[in-house]
Amino acid sequence: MINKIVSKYKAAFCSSNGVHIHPNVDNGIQPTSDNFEGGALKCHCRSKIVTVEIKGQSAHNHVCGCSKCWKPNDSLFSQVAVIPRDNLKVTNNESKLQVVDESAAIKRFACKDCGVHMYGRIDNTDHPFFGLDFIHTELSAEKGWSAPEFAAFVSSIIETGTNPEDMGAIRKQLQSQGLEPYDCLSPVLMDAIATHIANSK
Ligand SMILES: N[C@@H](CCC(=O)N[C@@H](CS)C(=O)NCC(=O)O)C(=O)O
Ligand SMILES: [Zn+2]
Ligand SMILES: [Zn+2]
Repeated sequence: MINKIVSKYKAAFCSSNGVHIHPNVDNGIQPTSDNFEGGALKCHCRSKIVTVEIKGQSAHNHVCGCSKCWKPNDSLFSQVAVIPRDNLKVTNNESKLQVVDESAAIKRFACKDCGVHMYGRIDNTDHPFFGLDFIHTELSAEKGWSAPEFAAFVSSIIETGTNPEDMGAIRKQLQSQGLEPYDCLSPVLMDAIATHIANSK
């Protein structure tokens, strides 16, 4: 835990071009391709690679600052999108997957060797996002996945070690990269959740 916090502080202070948001943001957000057909997500192992095939395009891609989503290297944010759960199939080495936290609403299936989260699934049929799986499209070599649209759970990066004094600069950096920062989800998704709750009453 201490090491994690120290590396987040370094991430915040060492880069002359600002902080490391996420490689797919820092290196320039790549555009979404029309008619994109999907691809294969691969874990970071050198052998016995876990492979997950996704049919079709992802949606609602965003960066997430929460402590539960998988973040590459010294990134402050995860990048996460959704797909219909029927469009996801584990095609190799499924036996290496284990659930990170059984009590979480989103069960995140991680490779037990490299730690990469391969997908997140919701079992509760009453959950507003039931039917959608959560994926990190950067795990695929294919280009053209839906681009990140906003930044979620931004204040949560403080919980894993970011200095609160850096938050103004980090929010500005996100905005300059076209990612509006929110401390929960975007208004569109918050409205979808509230609508689901209203309709189920
Ligand atoms: N501040 C908390 C926020 C956690 C959180 O609520 N994460 C959101 C965005 S991924 C969520 O929907 N979590 C549900 C879950 O993890 O099952 C943290 O950083 O751990
Ligand atoms: Zn692995
Ligand atoms: Zn998250």
